[in-house]
Amino acid sequence: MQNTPSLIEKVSRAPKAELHVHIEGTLEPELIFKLAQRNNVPLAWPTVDDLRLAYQFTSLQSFLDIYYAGTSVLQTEDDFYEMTSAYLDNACQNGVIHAEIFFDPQSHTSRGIGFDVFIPGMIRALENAREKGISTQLIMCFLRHLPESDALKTFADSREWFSRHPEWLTGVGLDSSENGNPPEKFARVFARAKAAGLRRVAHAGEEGPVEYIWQALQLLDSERIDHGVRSLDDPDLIAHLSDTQMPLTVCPLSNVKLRVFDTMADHNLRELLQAGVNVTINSDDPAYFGGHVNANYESVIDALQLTESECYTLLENSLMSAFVDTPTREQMVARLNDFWQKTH
Ligand SMILES: Nc1ncnc2[nH]cnc12
Ligand SMILES: [Zn+2]
Repeated sequence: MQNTPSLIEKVSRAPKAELHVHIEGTLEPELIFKLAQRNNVPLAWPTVDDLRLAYQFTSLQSFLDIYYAGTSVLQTEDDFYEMTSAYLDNACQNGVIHAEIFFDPQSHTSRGIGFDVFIPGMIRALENAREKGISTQLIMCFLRHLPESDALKTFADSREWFSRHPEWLTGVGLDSSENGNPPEKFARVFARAKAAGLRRVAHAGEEGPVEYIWQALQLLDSERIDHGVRSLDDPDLIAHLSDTQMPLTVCPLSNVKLRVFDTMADHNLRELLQAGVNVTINSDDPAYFGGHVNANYESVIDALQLTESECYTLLENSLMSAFVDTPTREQMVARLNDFWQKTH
């Protein structure tokens, strides 16, 4: 029987990568209210407590409706700086040494807030984090509930900005309402991103069917699958994921909060690990789902009684699945290994 508290403590201090976090999902209710006041943005909730009470989700869509309302308070470069800095402070405290951060440009451009506002605000915070020893990258996600034409225009607009700062944009992703918005809708924009040298990830198999995971792999050339917990519905897919060591960025607290699983004890993370799938642990939208990446590890360690070796695998997978060059990856894994050997 594991000594769970000491294993949780060890994992919480271990160096790790976070590969699936939406920066707009890190906006805590207090910061939402502060920015709403500063920018004169009306909110549907009278107090911070009322907003927090509204975080009772029944599905992905019920969450997204509130998430986009929260995003509406972000207006100035400083707002994006403050939000990103707050996430990075938390990431540091969670042992994160490398973060690949999603952002949703269309949720800002649709409100008249341009790349010249949100990118400099986020980059200023990322540059400060580098001094604290955490490396970061940005992944630009397309909102899949919007038409392909909107994604194509967003991609073209982003080229203008990122051709001047190519070092800051690592890849593109696909998020928002999954059911009814299959990956195939975005094959052309992902092909353009690939041609521009960008890496590719996509949310698939969070609520949606395994067919969407196949499409993300075959039509978007996705290099990681965000969530992907439905993959156990298809033995051929599981065999393929395991053979190719395709990373799944799993977000356990999100999955329970959005009712993908009834309780954490019902989560299929151990089955995925036992099938040889390259699973990583991430926070998704920490301000909405009850905690940052360590809270996610803690919750699954506790509910599934994960072993020390399973925990090491999850941590190593996170570092191995990062979009970094081989020497950097080897250095990060050596750091984890060193910590793991020395810590009891
Ligand atoms: N869990 C999630 N799934 C899809 N889109 C999202 N955007 C922010 N969080 C998301
Ligand atoms: Zn997500």
